[in-house]
Amino acid sequence: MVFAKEDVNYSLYLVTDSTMLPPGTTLYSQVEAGLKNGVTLVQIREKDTETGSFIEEALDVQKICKKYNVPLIINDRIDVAMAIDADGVHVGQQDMPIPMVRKLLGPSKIIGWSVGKPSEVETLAKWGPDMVDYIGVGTLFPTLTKKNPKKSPMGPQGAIAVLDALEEYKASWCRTVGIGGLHPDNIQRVISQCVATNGKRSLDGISLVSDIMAAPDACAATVRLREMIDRTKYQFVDCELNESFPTAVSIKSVISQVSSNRPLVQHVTNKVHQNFGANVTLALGSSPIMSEIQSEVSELARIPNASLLLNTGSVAPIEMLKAAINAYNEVNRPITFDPVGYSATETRLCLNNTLLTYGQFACIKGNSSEILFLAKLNNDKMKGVDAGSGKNDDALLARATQIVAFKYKTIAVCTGEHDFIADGTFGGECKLSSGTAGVTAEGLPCVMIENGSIPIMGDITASGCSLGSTIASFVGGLDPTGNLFDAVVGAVLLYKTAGKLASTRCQGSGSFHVQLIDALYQLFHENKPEKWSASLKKFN
Ligand SMILES: Cc1ncc(COP(=O)(O)OP(=O)(O)O)c(N)n1
Ligand SMILES: Cc1nc(C(=O)O)sc1CCOP(=O)(O)O
Ligand SMILES: [Mg+2]
Repeated sequence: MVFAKEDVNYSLYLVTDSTMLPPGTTLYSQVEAGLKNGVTLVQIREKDTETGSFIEEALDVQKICKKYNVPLIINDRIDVAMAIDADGVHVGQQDMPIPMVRKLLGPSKIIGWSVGKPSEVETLAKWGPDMVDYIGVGTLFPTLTKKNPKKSPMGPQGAIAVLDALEEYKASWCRTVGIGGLHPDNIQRVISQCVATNGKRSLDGISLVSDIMAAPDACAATVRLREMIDRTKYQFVDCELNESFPTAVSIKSVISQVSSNRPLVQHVTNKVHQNFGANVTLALGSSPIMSEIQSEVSELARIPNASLLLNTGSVAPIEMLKAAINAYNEVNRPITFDPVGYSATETRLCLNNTLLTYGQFACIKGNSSEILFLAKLNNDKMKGVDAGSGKNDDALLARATQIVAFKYKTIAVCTGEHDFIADGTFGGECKLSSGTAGVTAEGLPCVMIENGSIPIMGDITASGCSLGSTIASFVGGLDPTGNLFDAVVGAVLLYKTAGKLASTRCQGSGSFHVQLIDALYQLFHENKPEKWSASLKKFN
């Protein structure tokens, strides 16, 4: 049987590996369990098997695939693919060159190629539509399955660069599957985040080995994977993802929710911020806990209305930070990420980029330099941890905020003379192939908050970090029907209004600290957003 290439379903692509079979299972039982429960494409990849045995295994797997009308791809071995008339092959950068593979297999067979960077996309585009039919985009996350990997994990941002290259070089025919370390805890995030910048395509499928091949119950594993892939809504926080612009009424509702839910706000933050952040959190009717204890983070994440503030100003152990992200993502509790001094040093840049790839954030907050750098709109080295050469160009800053929101499918906050907040969550919608249906960063809801300058804000420690505490309190205190965008916008509006109020009441930077906490407390408990001095303007 010859499969029409346009009919190939890449959505759940199983790659075999007999070296990881659990007791009581076989290559065939795992493949059949996968096919019975939603695997749509199979590749036999048995790196340690001699040719004769490999051909026997391939023929047996082929029989099973035919039963389910699913194509069979052969890893590396073009000769074996020809010998058994398989439906195609998958080759990597170190295997037989694609033009030779195509010459041997003919035009109707499926050819897959491993791609790890945009330059390889340029090459396939030059070959044209008759050569590569799909690409394996990876290695997305760390994996033990592929021995001596030549590529370091690229994360969703690396996959976006490959998708962008497919769009740039107009390789519209070429399909894509993500591969490398894919499991139920990251599949939805991958589908949601791996979208071309022009919004026109996302990955066409998820390809994996160990989640099925090493599963004692491969049926259950496949059912779970299938469900994750087919779910078109990625609810990464247990509150509503946004459909509307914030108003005084909706922000009033947020404060009522925070007030009654009294969220626990776990701060993983720098030492300078800890005391003041705790007092800000208390002023907002929330409960702070300053904990960097890896062994308790899962317990804390499960406390009702828990919220995590990750402020990388002081570099806590990376394993603790990863454990915290995992723990809160696992229970859909919000994480507010403040990549303080994002690129001030190589250490911080590496740490922050690792964390950005590692999990999903409800909100990413930064000063203008951090946001411009995250958006790749300003590569200047930052000056220390304060806003460096960030530009006071509102349009540029709004655009950068939208770009960060789009790249990470999050609520992005850019603080400065004016604050910008953009919603890149798309209401949690995430689909294979279609991306964001062409909606780009520029189309994202974005607001600007103005309240005049408050110079004294820069004369105290942790004023920026404590906006993070405020945001974490607000997003943590939402009801499940609450609105994430409302919460973040409300937090910034409250914080800016309190800053202005405190600046009129203080005698200097010392009393400003105290007055800021008083103002936050007073405004929060009054809950009259319609009277706040900070104004909100739609930026698009
Ligand atoms: C779907 C898919 N993507 C990538 C690979 C890796 O292929 P390759 O780079 O040739 O490495 P080996 O699999 O040969 O070790 C793949 N096999 N399938
Ligand atoms: C076969 C393969 N190719 C990769 C690439 O990056 O090209 S990663 C990989 C192994 C993926 O196994 P698992 O799903 O168990 O992580
Ligand atoms: Mg290979």
